[in-house]
Amino acid sequence: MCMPSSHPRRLRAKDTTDTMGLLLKLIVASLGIFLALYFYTGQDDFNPEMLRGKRVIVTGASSGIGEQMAYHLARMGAHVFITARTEEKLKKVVSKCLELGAATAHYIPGSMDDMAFAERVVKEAVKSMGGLDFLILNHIGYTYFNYFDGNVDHIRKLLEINLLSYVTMTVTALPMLKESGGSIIVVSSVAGKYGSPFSVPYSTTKFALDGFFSSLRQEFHFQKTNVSITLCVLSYIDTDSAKNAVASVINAPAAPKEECALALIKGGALRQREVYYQYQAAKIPLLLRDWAPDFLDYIVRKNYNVEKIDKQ
Ligand SMILES: NC(=O)C1=CN([C@@H]2O[C@H](COP(=O)(O)OP(=O)(O)OC[C@H]3O[C@@H](n4cnc5c(N)ncnc54)[C@H](OP(=O)(O)O)[C@@H]3O)[C@@H](O)[C@H]2O)C=CC1
Ligand SMILES: C[C@H](CCC(=O)O)[C@H]1CC[C@H]2[C@@H]3C(=O)C[C@@H]4C[C@H](O)CC[C@]4(C)[C@H]3CC[C@]12C
Repeated sequence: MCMPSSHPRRLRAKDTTDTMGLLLKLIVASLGIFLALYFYTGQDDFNPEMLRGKRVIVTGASSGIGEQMAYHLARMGAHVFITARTEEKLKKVVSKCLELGAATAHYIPGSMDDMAFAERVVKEAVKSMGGLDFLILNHIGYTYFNYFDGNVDHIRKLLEINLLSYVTMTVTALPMLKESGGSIIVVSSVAGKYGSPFSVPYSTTKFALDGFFSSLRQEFHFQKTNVSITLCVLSYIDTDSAKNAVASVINAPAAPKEECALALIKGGALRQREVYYQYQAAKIPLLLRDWAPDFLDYIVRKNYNVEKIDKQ
């Protein structure tokens, strides 16, 4: 005898209701997480007074984002100590800082491929400002924007400038930063969080920064070291060097360097572990990194006009 079919049908209807319920719960939970993240990251308790009288080193401050950070700090009444290689540019940045209201402003020219120089910058800054509250590590050495050319020496040299000088300055500055309960701001890139074509040597150095500073931060917790580390993850910013390097190849708008510089100072002053600027361009793609890496790679590749590179 055939069983009446109403029972399985009822079961199927129940299954559908359960699945719908689960889906609804998932949607509500995701919305909750999204809103929590949105409001949490939107918090802004920053007050420019936080920087008044603070003693700050900014590297790579003769141009671009570093220069803009120096100007913001000057307006906030900080002591500013800047460095880069080009003395003429540094002189101009220092006089503008004084005009804008810096408590004091000094520079020291030199190249960060020399670790003795990296050490000297910190020592001279501490001598001139009487201590240190913020160490802003921002400089980068010259690199090419093209397919990796196999040059190992270039990677070694770039690691010296973009990574080892950061480590050297951190080691030298740490006693003073411990004394002041200070902060380290490390300027990195989305290219230090996910694979980026045509920037292989550069991207290598930026991933390494994350490894060093994120691990050091963990040790600071164990050691109760009251020094914050803020890793800044930037998308494409409209500095002259970035535009000159990539404008014809990148299909994405560049964000303003002035606003970017302020976001980095705020994040450092608030002792945030990471700053993403611009948030949508730098943070949202990262949500895909661990769960849909091939999709992320595909989206990233879409930003590049690869024919322009091939024709060069
Ligand atoms: N612009 C962008 O799209 C993005 C930038 N970033 C990051 O932001 C930071 C600033 O970049 P941006 O402002 O664009 O770069 P810029 O090229 O404008 O500035 C780089 C600075 O580093 C200095 N510098 C270069 N070589 C050396 C060296 N050998 N020793 C010491 N200083 C050196 C330069 O001055 P001088 O030549 O006088 O030495 C300059 O002051 C970097 O860490 C970069 O990785 C991250 C993502 C995107
Ligand atoms: C256009 C890229 C963002 C699109 C993406 O989703 O991948 C930019 C992300 C990182 C940029 C590079 C960078 O980190 C800074 C370098 C700094 C130099 O001044 C020259 C340019 C950069 C290679 C820069 C180029 C644009 C990005 C790849």
